[in-house]
Amino acid sequence: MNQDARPLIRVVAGVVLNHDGDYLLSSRPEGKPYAGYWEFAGGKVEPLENEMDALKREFAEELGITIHRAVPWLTKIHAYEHAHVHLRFFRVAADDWSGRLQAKEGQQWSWQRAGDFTVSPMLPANDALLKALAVPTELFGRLNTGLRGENRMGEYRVVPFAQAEPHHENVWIDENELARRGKLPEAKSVWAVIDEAAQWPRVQDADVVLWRVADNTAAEAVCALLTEGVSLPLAVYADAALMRRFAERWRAAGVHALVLNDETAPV
Ligand SMILES: Nc1nc2c([nH]c(=O)n2[C@@H]2O[C@H](COP(=O)(O)OP(=O)(O)OP(=O)(O)O)[C@@H](O)[C@H]2O)c(=O)[nH]1
Repeated sequence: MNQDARPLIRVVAGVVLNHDGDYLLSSRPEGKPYAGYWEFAGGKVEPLENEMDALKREFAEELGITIHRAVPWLTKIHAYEHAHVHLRFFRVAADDWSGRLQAKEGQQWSWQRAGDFTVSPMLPANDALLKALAVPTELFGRLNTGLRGENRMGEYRVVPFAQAEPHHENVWIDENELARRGKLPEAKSVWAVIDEAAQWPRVQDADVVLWRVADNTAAEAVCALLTEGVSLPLAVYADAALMRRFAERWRAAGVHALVLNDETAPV
């Protein structure tokens, strides 16, 4: 529980991609708390400013580039010694920014491969985020036999925990089963599967939450949860018809991954 009584400072940061699928990180300039630590560029939202304008301003000021479009991603509250911050991260696709990168505040910047970051130290609040970036944004398959996707390190599979073998890194487990076990299974990453919003608070320790969406009502509930802001990556599992209807709205609201249930697809 968050017991810090200090007022929350609103911060925005951008997770910017290039056409190779790498992420832009920059170091904090001299004179700021945690100088030399690596972060996603961004900064405090000014009074009366909206988050998107703050993001655009910070990128222009710090790195000299123009952000044209950004979609919300994760939010996080973190209590530092120097401040109690509410962070909102946005994802910026390779085609959604332009300009030549310049270190305008004497900082360093680097393109990094998710899952294989070579710069350090990172800001302490960002650990879970960096892990989330290695989770692909598009997967397909069937829950019962396993899901497949790809990240910069190669193939990425998620298998049912009940069938997992030691070499399987990513497993999924139903929230009801998780409640019975009382603890997360041991795996590099654990996907908790839910069917409704009421289960969301119970899966906050998972690495990824996968919402099994069966109808329009559940699809709308996903939009509502994303609009509130989520602090861990939310993936949606749906068939082709629901994907066609809702994919754009889920993406715009900040879904991490779309997982196509291809059970009904022709073989
Ligand atoms: N920009 C950025 N800030 C982050 C990240 N993660 C994280 O915990 N923070 C925290 O969010 C706060 C951002 O404030 P800042 O000092 O960068 O803000 P700013 O550029 O507006 O600075 P200023 O006060 O000198 O104008 C800091 O407390 C920083 O530690 C991140 O990935 N990017």
